Amino acid sequence: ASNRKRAPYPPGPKPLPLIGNMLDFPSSSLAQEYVEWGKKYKSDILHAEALGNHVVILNSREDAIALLEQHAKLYSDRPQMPIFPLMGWEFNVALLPYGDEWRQHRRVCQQNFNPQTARKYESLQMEKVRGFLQSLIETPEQFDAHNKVLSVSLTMNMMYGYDIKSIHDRVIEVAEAGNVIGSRLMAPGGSLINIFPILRHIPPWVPGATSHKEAKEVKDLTAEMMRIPTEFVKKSLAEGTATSSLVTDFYEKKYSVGATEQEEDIIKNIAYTVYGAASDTCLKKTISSSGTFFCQMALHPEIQRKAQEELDRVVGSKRLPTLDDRKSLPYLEAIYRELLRFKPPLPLAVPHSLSAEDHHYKGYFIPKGTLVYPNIWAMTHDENVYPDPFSFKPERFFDSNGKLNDDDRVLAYGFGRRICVGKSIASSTLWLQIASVLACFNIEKAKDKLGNEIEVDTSYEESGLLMRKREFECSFIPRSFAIKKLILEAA
Ligand code: HEM
Repeated sequence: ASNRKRAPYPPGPKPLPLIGNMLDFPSSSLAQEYVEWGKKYKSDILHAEALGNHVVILNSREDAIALLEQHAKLYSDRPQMPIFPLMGWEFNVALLPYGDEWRQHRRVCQQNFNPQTARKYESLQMEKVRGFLQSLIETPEQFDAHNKVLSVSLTMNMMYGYDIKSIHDRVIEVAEAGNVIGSRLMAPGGSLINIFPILRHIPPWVPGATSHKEAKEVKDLTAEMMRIPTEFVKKSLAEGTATSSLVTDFYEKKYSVGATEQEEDIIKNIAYTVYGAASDTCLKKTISSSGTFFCQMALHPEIQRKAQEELDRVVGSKRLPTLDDRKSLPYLEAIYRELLRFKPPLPLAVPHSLSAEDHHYKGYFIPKGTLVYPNIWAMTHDENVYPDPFSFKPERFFDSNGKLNDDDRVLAYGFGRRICVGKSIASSTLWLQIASVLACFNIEKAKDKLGNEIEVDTSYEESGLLMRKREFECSFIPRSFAIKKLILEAA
């Protein structure tokens, strides 16, 4: 050991002996609380620890890029939580440790979800979005359920060629049940063994220690959730009714030219990751963003009018918008960017972890094994970059010449080698949904029996790392009889 004094950890609350900062960690509004820490400790990079486990929070975009991208080799691991294998979630791509297994999975994801190949899903996206519009005409008050069906059916179709028509499909029910327990186990306080792996050796007075039974329940539900669509694919291939999807295309290849068991496992793991076995993975982020969209539109008729003017001018009223129209609709693009700025569905992304060695940065010491959370919410609410950050304003993405500015990096998708691998699909799905809804409907505040407007509930619920828009009421009024006819004919 050297006598030289070690560099200090980044600033943060002073740890107590033994338990460290265990009592300092916030239990709700985490991203906002860490902004307060930043003010209190006068630093954009923050540190806390408990029982030998270190956490670093990065409130600034520069630090996140410096560590997670410029030093990606060091900061691309994920914390391995003992609860994952207990729940059967150890093969979730988002949670795999940095290494060959993750690399193989990520490569297959990239081959299937890059911007070019993602285009093959376009006709499916169009079909499902049109189905959604039709449901909005039939039962507009159930828009939340329709929104869920849109996301789940699109995903299940892309992955398995499995068509879901109703929210009561067994696959949805099984996944929901698993996710409800799973996200409780993953949430801080739900099961402390997530945050502090060391606690698995600690007796049952620790809250986490009692969750083994629940974890087993999640594991059974996860297995069931993978079994139903995989059997469906095999059956539909045997009967000759299969449609193209990640899994069916793979089995067709396997039956014609062969494939290894390892390749088969990779495909199965990806399909289940995308479908969202881990509550925070894919689906719910898109659902959360469209929830934000409906809410903000009900609050801002003037934004709707501007978007509709653009749509009417560029697309006209004789057809529905397609992804080819996207580049000609800058105001809609600005709405898309603003949605993900205003409410990034994963405000703290998914934690990266510093795997290989200790690291020094800006004179601070970051020990090996540290969990690193980029605080996306802090970055997208930095008033030096986004003045008046708490207002929903698509206009902020235009320069003084009225052109869309070059701030096109959507921070909500995270950083570095672990950046969201589904971002092209997420982006096109969300864009198509908001463009289509605005082309066809005015979104208004709902009215009570006496005709008084009902205030929009703008609140969110935190579920693990994910922010979900709470259900609220609003009305969808078709913009014209002709549009209503167009939707009913197109669907
Ligand atoms: C609005 C929608 C979405 C948002 C905001 C979002 C955001 C994110 C974020 C923040 C991460 C973690 C990045 C990091 O570690 O720095 C992530 C990871 C991931 N996302 Fe998304 N995502 C969305 C939709 C999707 C969709 C639709 C898919 C699948 C088609 C998907 C697949 C994944 C996967 C597989 C990972 C794990 C990547 C890895 O660990 O290597 N996401 N996403």
